Amino acid sequence: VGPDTWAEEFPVANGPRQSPINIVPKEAHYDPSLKALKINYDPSNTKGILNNGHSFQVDFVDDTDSSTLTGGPISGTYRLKQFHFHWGGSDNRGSEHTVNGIRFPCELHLVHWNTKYPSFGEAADKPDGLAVVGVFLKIGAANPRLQKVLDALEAIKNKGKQTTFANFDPKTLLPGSLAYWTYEGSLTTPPLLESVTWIVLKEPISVSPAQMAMFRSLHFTGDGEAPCCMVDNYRPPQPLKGRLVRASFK
Ligand SMILES: NS(=O)(=O)c1ccc(O)c(NC(=O)NCCc2ccccn2)c1
Ligand SMILES: [Zn+2]
Repeated sequence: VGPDTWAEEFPVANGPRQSPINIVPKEAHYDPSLKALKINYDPSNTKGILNNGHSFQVDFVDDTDSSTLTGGPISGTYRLKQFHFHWGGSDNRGSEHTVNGIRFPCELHLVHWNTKYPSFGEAADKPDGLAVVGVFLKIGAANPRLQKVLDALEAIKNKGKQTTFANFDPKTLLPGSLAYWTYEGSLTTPPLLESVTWIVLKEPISVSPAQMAMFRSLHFTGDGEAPCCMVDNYRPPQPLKGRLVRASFK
C-alpha cells in the first residue's frame, strides 16, 4: 500500500529516473546556459480544491495558455494543471526531495504539462511531458498566502470531497528567489511515470506549526470510514543512478 509495495504493480518504481532524490548542492553542476524560470499564472483559472485520498490538490483550467511555465531547463510552453503538497506526521519529515539528507516538514508541487501534446493525459507518459516545480516549506512564521489554501481544508476533510476555490494565484506561494536545481525524474506516486523535468527551488517558503497541524487534520479515508489522518504522504529519496543535477546558480 505504501512506497515499498509499489514496485510489484509498477516495475518502473526501480527505473533509471525515479523521483524524488536527495540533492547534494556541492555535487550539483552550475549550468550558465540554464535560463531563468518564467512563471505566469492567471488566478481566474482556479477551478477547485479536492481531497483525492493521497493529498489535496488545487486544480486549474488548462484549456488555454493563460497559466504557463516557460524558460528554465525546459523548451516550449508547459501549462499549469494542479498543485498539491506532501507532508509528515511531525515537523522532522514530510518533504519528498531532501537537501544534504535534510527533510523539510512539507513540499509543494506545481504540476505542468507540455503543450506539444494535446492534454495532460497524453503528456504524462512522454519523457518531456511534465514539468513539476517543487518548493520546500520550512517551519517559521505563519504564511498568510498559504493560509488561504488551508482555510479551505475543513470543507474537504475526507477522501473524495471537493469544494469551490476561486481566484487563487499560486505565484503568491513562491519564494523571493527562483534559483533552482533541475534533473530528469518521475512522478513520485503511482504510476511513477518517468516523464518529469524536476525544477526544485533552493529557497523555502515558511509554514507555522499551527499551519502544519491543519495539513494533518485531513483524512486519507472517506465519509463513513474509520478516520485515518492524512500524514506521511511522501515517497523517500530514490537512487540517482548516475543522473546529473544542474543548478541555475553558483
Ligand atoms: N507528486 S508528483 O510527482 O508531483 C505528481 C504529479 C502529478 C500526478 O498526477 C501524480 N500522480 C498521480 O496523480 N497519481 C494518481 C493518483 C495517485 C496518487 C497517489 C498514489 C496513487 N495514485 C504525481
Ligand atoms: Zn507531488
